[in-house]
Amino acid sequence: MLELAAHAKINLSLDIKGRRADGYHELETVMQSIALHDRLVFSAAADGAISLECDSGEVPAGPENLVYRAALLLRENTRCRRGVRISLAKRIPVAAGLGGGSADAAAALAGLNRFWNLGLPPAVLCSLAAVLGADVPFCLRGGTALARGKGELLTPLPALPAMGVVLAKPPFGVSTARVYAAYDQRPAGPGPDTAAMLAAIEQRDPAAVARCLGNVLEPVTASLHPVINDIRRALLRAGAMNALMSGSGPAVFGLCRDEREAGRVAARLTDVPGKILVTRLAGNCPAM
Ligand SMILES: C[C@@](CO)(OP(=O)(O)O)[C@H](O)COP(=O)(O)OP(=O)(O)OC[C@H]1O[C@@H](n2ccc(N)nc2=O)[C@H](O)[C@@H]1O
Ligand SMILES: Nc1ncnc2c1ncn2[C@@H]1O[C@H](COP(=O)(O)OP(=O)(O)O)[C@@H](O)[C@H]1O
Repeated sequence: MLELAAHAKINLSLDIKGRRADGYHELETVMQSIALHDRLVFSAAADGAISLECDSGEVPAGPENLVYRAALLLRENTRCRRGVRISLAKRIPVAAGLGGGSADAAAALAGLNRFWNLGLPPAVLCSLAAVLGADVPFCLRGGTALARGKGELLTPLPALPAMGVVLAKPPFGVSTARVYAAYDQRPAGPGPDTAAMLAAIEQRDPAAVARCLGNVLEPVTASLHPVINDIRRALLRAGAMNALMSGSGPAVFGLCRDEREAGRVAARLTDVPGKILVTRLAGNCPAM
């Protein structure tokens, strides 16, 4: 039996530099793992079958689940014909901009590489990860990184102090593809200052990191769901150093000095609809 944690991510900054020939968007985004995680348990199957059980009704349980797709992709690309039983405990809100499916897919690749003794090197795992989704290569290693291209060209960055994070997830999800399509239909607003964010991270300066938060997709998703602006303002009123929508949303995060302060901020969010979670920034995933 093997058990792995699959960590969620937030985007500390997200800028779009252009549209690619393949229809995807050229990204420049600073991605950051957080302690909030799903849990995957791998155990032996009597036959060669791959099976998945999940405690959440919000994600597909069968072959469309990214965990299942990761297992199939590994078998297609190796001589392995072994089976596995995977149990997935979902804690990361779904379709929130927190990369939950990507985190699960990365954990499935890394976990099965060990469970099936495949011995695939990190570079091969990373190229398989990119097949499953633009965010999956980042999730293999986690920590703090600058992502370019579709999201798969990664530059590791120094680890930040474990700042506290308040997550506010409104009671609906959004489709990432729909948000990128809406972005294409409106004049782009000003992007974040990525260079200033990178300097703040190099200096390991929490106040400067908080000041430099920015996401060019935030006004796009907020135009579809204005409550996102209300939530960001509520986080600031409640005492967060700064607040921003993560990825394509709709989850909004507030950064705080530490996790205890994040707990105090969360307790003041009495009127915010949806789910409120308290967590902290996290480092690299040692299991991967
Ligand atoms: C916006 C971001 C920011 O980290 O995260 P989420 O909000 O999804 O968590 C990512 O770019 C999402 O990455 P991920 O969710 O893995 O994307 P994929 O499954 O590969 O693609 C979903 C859809 O998003 C669009 N897409 C994705 C990445 C990219 N660089 N350009 C795009 O245009 C495409 O329309 C694609 O069909
Ligand atoms: N293991 C999984 N966990 C979450 N979502 C999954 C999973 N497998 C497939 N999906 C699908 O991926 C979509 C995106 O979910 P998720 O990764 O949570 O959001 P986001 O892309 O906003 O970070 C959902 O619509 C969901 O049905």
